[in-house]
Amino acid sequence: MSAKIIDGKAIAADLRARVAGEVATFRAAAGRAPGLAVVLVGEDPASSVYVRSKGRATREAGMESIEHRLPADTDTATLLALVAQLNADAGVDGILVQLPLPAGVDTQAVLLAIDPDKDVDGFHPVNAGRLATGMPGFVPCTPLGCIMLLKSVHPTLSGMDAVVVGRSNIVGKPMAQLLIAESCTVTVAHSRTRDLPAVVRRADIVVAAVGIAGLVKGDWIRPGATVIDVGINRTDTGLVGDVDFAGAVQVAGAITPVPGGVGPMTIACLLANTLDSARRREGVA
Ligand SMILES: Nc1nc2c(c(=O)[nH]1)N[C@@H](CN(C=O)c1ccc(C(=O)N[C@@H](CCC(=O)O)C(=O)O)cc1)CN2
Repeated sequence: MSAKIIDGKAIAADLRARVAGEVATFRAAAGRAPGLAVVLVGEDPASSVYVRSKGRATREAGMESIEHRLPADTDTATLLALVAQLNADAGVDGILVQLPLPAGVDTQAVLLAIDPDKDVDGFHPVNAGRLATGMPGFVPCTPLGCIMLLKSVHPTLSGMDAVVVGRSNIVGKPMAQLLIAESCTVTVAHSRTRDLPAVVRRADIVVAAVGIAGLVKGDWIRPGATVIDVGINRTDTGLVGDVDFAGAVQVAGAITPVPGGVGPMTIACLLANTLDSARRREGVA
């Protein structure tokens, strides 16, 4: 039997269309467009593509896109000064610094400098704390997109066993928090986990976010489980996820492809977070 393929491209397109409609309502009420500032340091090819896509998607949704492209040798102090300027700019509702930053930049200092109420990436510790304690705040876009994909298959996730493979601040940890908030029983597995295949085999929901191409094999998947593949690994054979798709698709109940699964949701959720920010800042419902 072959799994249902979760079409992230189509679900992201629906979300983007919904956001565009709500942006039109916001503009009529507030008399301005929501503004998203994106900062790119250096010329990493993948980051340049993502930043270009974010700019295009922002404009297509009727929002203002403000792009700052800085050379790879930009120092931390210069970036902190730019973030301070964006924090103070009333027309900027969302600030995003594209990661990874070049090795010489203090990434943590830069992320900490972003006003938590403009932190549409949800990477600031204040927003991580808000998520962990169930307070309203910004949720990182990739895990937020994963939850939407999961809910397209299971409208309620309550009581399900979920295994998140990966414990990064950007995906693994917030993903676990979101699944806990949905009343799942959550295990976070990582490089030191003993008998990873056996741990994954327990799961109704597997979220693979570990950055190792094809790590999660088909025979690790419990028959009928839902598999969300966050990995984007460039290999000689093209773009592949953290899950061995050919093996897993035979066993899973539903699975996201790479490309066309989680990736498109990241940008769609960024637009949704930016609109939320603009509404909160203007006090518009
Ligand atoms: N500040 C941030 N930096 C990074 C984030 C982030 O959320 N905030 N996430 C990733 C990169 N990323 C967005 O920035 C991103 C990655 C992938 C996709 C996507 O649509 N992928 C496509 C494939 C595209 C390709 O060919 O490369 C897909 O999976 O279908 C969008 C955004 C790291 N940095």
